[in-house]
Amino acid sequence: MFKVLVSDPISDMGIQQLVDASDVLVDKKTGLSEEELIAIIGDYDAMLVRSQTRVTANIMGAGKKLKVVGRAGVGVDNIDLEAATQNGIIVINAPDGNTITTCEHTFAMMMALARHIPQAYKKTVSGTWDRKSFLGVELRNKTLGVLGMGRIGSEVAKRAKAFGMNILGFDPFMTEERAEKLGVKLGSVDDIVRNADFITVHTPLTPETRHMIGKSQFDVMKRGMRIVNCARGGIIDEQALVEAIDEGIVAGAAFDVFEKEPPAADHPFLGHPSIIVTPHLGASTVEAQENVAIDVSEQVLHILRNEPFMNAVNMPPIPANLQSKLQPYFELGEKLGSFIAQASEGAVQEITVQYAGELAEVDTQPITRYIMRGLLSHHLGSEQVNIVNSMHLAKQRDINIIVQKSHKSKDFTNLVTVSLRTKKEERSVAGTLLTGYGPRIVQIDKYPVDVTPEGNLILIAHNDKPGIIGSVGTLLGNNNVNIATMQVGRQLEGGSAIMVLRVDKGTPKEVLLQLTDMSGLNTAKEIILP
Ligand SMILES: NC(=O)c1ccc[n+]([C@@H]2O[C@H](COP(=O)([O-])OP(=O)(O)OC[C@H]3O[C@@H](n4cnc5c(N)ncnc54)[C@H](O)[C@@H]3O)[C@@H](O)[C@H]2O)c1
Ligand SMILES: O=C(O)CC[C@@H](O)C(=O)O
Repeated sequence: MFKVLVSDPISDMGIQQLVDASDVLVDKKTGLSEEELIAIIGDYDAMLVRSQTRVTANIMGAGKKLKVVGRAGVGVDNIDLEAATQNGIIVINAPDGNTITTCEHTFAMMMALARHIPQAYKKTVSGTWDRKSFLGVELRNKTLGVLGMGRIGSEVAKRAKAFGMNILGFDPFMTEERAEKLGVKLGSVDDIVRNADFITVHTPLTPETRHMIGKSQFDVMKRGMRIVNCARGGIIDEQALVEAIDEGIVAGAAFDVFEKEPPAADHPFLGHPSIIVTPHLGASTVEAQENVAIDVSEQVLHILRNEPFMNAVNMPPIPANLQSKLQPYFELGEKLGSFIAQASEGAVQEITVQYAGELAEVDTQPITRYIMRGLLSHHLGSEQVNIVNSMHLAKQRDINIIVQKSHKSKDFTNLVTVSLRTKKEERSVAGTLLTGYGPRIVQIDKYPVDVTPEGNLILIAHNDKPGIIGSVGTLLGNNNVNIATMQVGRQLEGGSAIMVLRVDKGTPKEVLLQLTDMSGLNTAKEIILP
C-alpha cells in the first residue's frame, strides 16, 4: 500500500482518484511545521503540496521512502529541487491547470485598475456617494504590453484582442509566425516600456527577469500608464514602482504577488491609493484547483505504480551503466547550451547538435537534453527546465532540433558542436572534454579558441587591428573590471575576430555599452556560466 501525504489545502475533488485507488492510502495533514513533517515523512511514498508547505532538504532527507513530491500548481519555488534530485525524489507540477484562471485574474486586476473598483467599493460601502473621484479609462484602443508570452501571457493576449486592445509582446521564444497567429506585434522590452498604456508581466522570476521593470524603465514610460503583476513578486521593482506612481509617471498598479509573501504590514503597496492588491489569488478558482489537483494526482499515481509519467521538473535517474560515461558530457552540453543562448539574439528557430568522434558510439540523447536545458534555462529559468522536460519545452516553442553524428573528428577524440539559428543570425559553439582538464570551448562560430567554460566571460566581436586588445584592457581596467584570462580568435590577419575575456566579477551594463561604442569593436556580450 502506498501512503500519500497531502500537506496543503488541495481540492478534495481533485485528489479523489488517489482516495479511490485501492493501492493508496491518503492522509490529509495541513499546517504542519518542518519539524512535524520531518517526524512523519518517513512513512510516506508521496507528498502533495500547494505553495504553503516548504519542502526543504531536511524533509527530503527524512523521507526515506519518498518517491515523488507533487505540486498542485506551476511554481516550485517552495520545493528544494536540488535536494529532491540528490535524494532521487521526482518533483512534478501541474503546469497547465491554472493558466486560464490566472489569465482571468489578470483581466480582473486590469479592469479593476482601469475603473478604480476596489477604491470605489470601499468609499461606497463607507456611506460616501462619490462619482467624481473615480473617472476611469477604457481598454479599447489602448496598447497592452505583454512581457512573457508563454501559457498565461498568450491567453492574456488572446482575450485582450476581444477588448479591442493593440498588443505589443516580448518573449525570447516567440517567433513572428506565432505572434502573427495571436495577433501580437513583437517589440523589445524598451518598445513596450515606451509605448504601452498597460503592461502585464508573465515571465518566471529568474536572475534575468528580476527587476526587469525598474527605475530606468519607469523613467521612460508613457505618463499615465498602468501596470499589472500576476506572475511573481520581484519582476517589477516594488520601490521604483511606488516612486514612479508618486511622481505621476504611473497612474496605478495591480499586484497579486510580492517580493516577500505575505508582505510586511508596512509594505508601501498596502493602503496606497493607486495600488490594488490581492493575496496571490491568481490560481484560486474552484476549476483551477480541481484541474491542478487532478493533474498532479494522476501523475503521482503513475510514478508510484512505476508507469510512464509527465511534468517532472527535476532530473530523473539515469541508468547506472550510462551514468559514468555520459556524466562529464552533461556538464559540457549544458554549458554549451547556456553559452550559445547568451551569445545569440532573436527568437530561436533551430538547433543543430553535432556529435563527432567517440560520442558517435553512445546514446547521446541525455546530452542533447542537457544542451537544451542550458539553452532554455537562460530564458525560462532553471527552476522550470530539466532534462525530462527540456525537449518537450523546445517542441512547445516550435524549436526544431536536429542531431547529427559522425565517427570522424578532425582534431579531438570527441567534439560537440551546437549551432543555433534565430530570426536574426546563425551562431555556433563547439566544445570538447580534455582528459585531466575537463570541458573546453574550442571553437566559436568560425574562430578556433581555447576557453574554459566557467565564470564571468565577455564575448567581443571586433576587427583585427593593432591596439584594439590594449584599448579593451584599458577600458575594463579603468572600470575596475579585472581580466583573468583572454583568448583571441581570428581567421585572417586584419579580418573579423573575436575575443573571449574571463573577468573576476560581473561586468556592469554601462561598461558593455562603452565597449560596443569603441571604434573597431562590433559587439560585446556578457556570458555567465556556472
Ligand atoms: N499569480 C498566480 O497565482 C500564478 C498562477 C500561475 C502562474 N503564475 C506565474 O505566472 C508566470 C507565467 O506562468 P506560465 O505558466 O505562463 O509560464 P510559461 O513558462 O508558460 O511562460 C513564461 C514565459 O516567459 C518567457 N520569458 C522568460 N524570460 C523572459 C524575459 N526576460 N522577457 C520576456 N519573456 C521571458 C519565457 O520564454 C516563457 O515563454 C510564472 O511566473 C508563474 O509562476 C502565477
Ligand atoms: O495558489 C497557488 O497554489 C500558487 C499558484 C501559482 O503561483 C503557481 O505557481 O501555480
